[in-house]
Amino acid sequence: MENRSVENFTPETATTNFKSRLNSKTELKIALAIGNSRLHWGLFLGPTLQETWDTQHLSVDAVSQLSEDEKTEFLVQSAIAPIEQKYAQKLLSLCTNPELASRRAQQCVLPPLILASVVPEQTALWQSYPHVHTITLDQLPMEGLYPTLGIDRALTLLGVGIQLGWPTLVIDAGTALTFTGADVNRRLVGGAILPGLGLQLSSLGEKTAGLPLVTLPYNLPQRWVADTETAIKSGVVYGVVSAVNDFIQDWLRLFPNSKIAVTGGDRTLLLKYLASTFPDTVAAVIETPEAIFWGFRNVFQEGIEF
Ligand SMILES: Nc1ncnc2c1ncn2[C@@H]1O[C@H](COP(=O)(O)OP(=O)(O)O)[C@@H](O)[C@H]1O
Ligand SMILES: CC(C)(COP(=O)(O)O)[C@@H](O)C(=O)NCCC(=O)O
Ligand SMILES: [K+]
Repeated sequence: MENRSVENFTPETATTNFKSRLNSKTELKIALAIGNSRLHWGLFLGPTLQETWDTQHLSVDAVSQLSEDEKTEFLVQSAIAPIEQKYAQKLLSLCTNPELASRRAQQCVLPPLILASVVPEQTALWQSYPHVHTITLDQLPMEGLYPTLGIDRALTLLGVGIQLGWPTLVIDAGTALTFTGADVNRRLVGGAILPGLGLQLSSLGEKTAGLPLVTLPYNLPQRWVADTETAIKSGVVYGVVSAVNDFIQDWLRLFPNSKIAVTGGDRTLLLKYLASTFPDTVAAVIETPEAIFWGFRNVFQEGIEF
């Protein structure tokens, strides 16, 4: 398996590599993981993850006002503009007929878009992309997945298990904070879901009359405090680190040799808080920002045609 991470990837070599292989365009794939806060993108050239980036959700209202052709044009541009910008390479200019992107897209090889989404409204919008495929749980080589399990959780677990080894526990510090674990037979043992750090703060700010919206502190806050803002930060941060520590310790009692990975938009802050509160626990945790794309890579390697 190709094991090249984005950390040791240099733009120069990647650009050369990318451009020189652009002729075999069928090797290009765009992976899109749709979370509840953001769109997470990964560009694959064959089995190699070249780049990842995040963008906002599309506006359902704005897209629904477009004609079918405009919608296709908009989706194609949304997907490929960041790639063209990064590599200073016009993907669609390789096509013969410079008309509407929707027409061009039918006549040339546009990178297929492979979706893994937990947000049905956003998934629906992307169905107007000319070459789109949605990953489903039944395509993943894992045991014991339950039908309503989030595809993001399953794909990330698969990716980490394959990349780092089984048993595996994944902590996803995203919109929701999830724990998802599997044993050495790639069988889901189970997990848990709680509101993520950002969601805990926003729900307190939005659902109470007296509490302000606050942001996550850069460092561990004081625990016992005499002002409202820091009291919220303290409650959320100490509550989350205690929960995370407790789930990890319990998991390690069940699977002492397990790998433990943390991913998601709040992973760095979570790790920082944990390092200050439970240093022994954090020593066992591996930061894996691209974990979900490791899962995509495995699906691509399983030989499913897109
Ligand atoms: N640029 C950013 N935009 C939005 N959220 C961000 C950003 N950087 C970090 N975050 C944090 O990431 C969290 C969401 O995590 P993410 O993994 O993007 O969620 P999801 O996969 O559910 O869309 C938010 O709670 C927020 O605190
Ligand atoms: C738990 C989730 C909301 C996490 O979503 P995220 O925070 O990554 O946007 C998502 O995986 C989901 O909708 N899951 C379905 C329920 C389950 O996994 O059991
Ligand atoms: K996520």
